[in-house]
Amino acid sequence: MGINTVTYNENILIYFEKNFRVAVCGASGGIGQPLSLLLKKNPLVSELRLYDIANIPGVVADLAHVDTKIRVCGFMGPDQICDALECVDVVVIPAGTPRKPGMSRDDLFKVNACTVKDITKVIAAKCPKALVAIITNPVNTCVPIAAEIMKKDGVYDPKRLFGVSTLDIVRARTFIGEANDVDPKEVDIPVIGGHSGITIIPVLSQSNPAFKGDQAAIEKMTKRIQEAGTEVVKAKAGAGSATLSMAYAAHRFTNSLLKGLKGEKNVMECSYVESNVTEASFFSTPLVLGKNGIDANCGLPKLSEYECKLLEKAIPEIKKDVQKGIDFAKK
Ligand SMILES: NC(=O)C1=CN([C@@H]2O[C@H](COP(=O)(O)OP(=O)(O)OC[C@H]3O[C@@H](n4cnc5c(N)ncnc54)[C@H](O)[C@@H]3O)[C@@H](O)[C@H]2O)C=CC1
Ligand SMILES: O=C([O-])CC(=O)C(=O)O
Repeated sequence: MGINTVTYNENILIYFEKNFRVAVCGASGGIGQPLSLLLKKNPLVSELRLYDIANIPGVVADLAHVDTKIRVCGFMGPDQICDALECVDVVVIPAGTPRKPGMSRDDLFKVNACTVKDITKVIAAKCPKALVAIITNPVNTCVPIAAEIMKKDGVYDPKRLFGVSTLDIVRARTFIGEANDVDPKEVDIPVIGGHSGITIIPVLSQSNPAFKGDQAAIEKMTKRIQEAGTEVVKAKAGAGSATLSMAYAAHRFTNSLLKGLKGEKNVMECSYVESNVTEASFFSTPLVLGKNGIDANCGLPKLSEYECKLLEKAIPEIKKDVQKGIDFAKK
């Protein structure tokens, strides 16, 4: 696990810094494949373990031809998941069913809750110290499920479990960049709360550079960011939800986890984690990432009056979503 190996070569002390083993659970899917491709190019990754219940040999044969020295190993089906997760440093989970038009993220609960529960049980047994990033929807509920499962097995560390809400940040940067005619890469904005509808709170008042727009423009932009997932679901017309932008966002988040593990300073991301910042016991705020996952929770950014109202509406929703996960895991 990211340990520095020290060897002696004549009189010269050479430090070999070992990089990290990353597992993708759901690697054959719409998100899993492009995410795995991005990870195959990431210099902080030494070994990529691809796990899915289907189609792994083809994905592995294909990806293994990409000319980087990262080792790619495939694992398929419940008989191989233990080997896939043995001693990995980071587990990214895009396993599960995506939405179709007309569905809410919560409608995925019935199918995806069991998937997250089953994978988490193996994480608890095989890599309890790994950083775990959950993409599977409904994120607001799946993360508390994973927490409860790990608690049951006595290995839960709230600093190491994350719900991936990075796509909300990526979208906010893009839409603000378009609206204000600036490069999205220059836009820094926190998006807090959860990852569904009104629980997504883009903190436009803290955008840097400042978001240029009156109250009507602020409300329109807020709604666009909150509904961006549904925009993609509708456009895909039954063929799933965001995959390419999500893979990009998941790679950004995973890369930040790896940079933190490597000891880089000032690595910051918003993520949906266990939290005492609000009344909701899971909540996304800006976090500092480090060698053990979360180094510090930066808490709520300064909020405008409008954003305070958004927060007031979001908290009961998130609490309900969290409770649903806890109840499911306790059954
Ligand atoms: N957090 C976020 O911002 C976002 C989350 N999502 C969510 O990500 C999930 C995956 O989406 P897509 O990749 O588009 O779906 P997909 O259907 O294309 O791929 C899902 C993959 O998971 C695999 N899978 C199913 N059950 C499994 C299990 N028990 N173990 C391992 N693999 C399993 C499937 O075989 C499939 O290859 C969905 O729940 C979707 O709602 C999607 C976009 C954004
Ligand atoms: O909308 C969905 O179902 C997928 C998702 O979470 C997103 O794109 O933000």
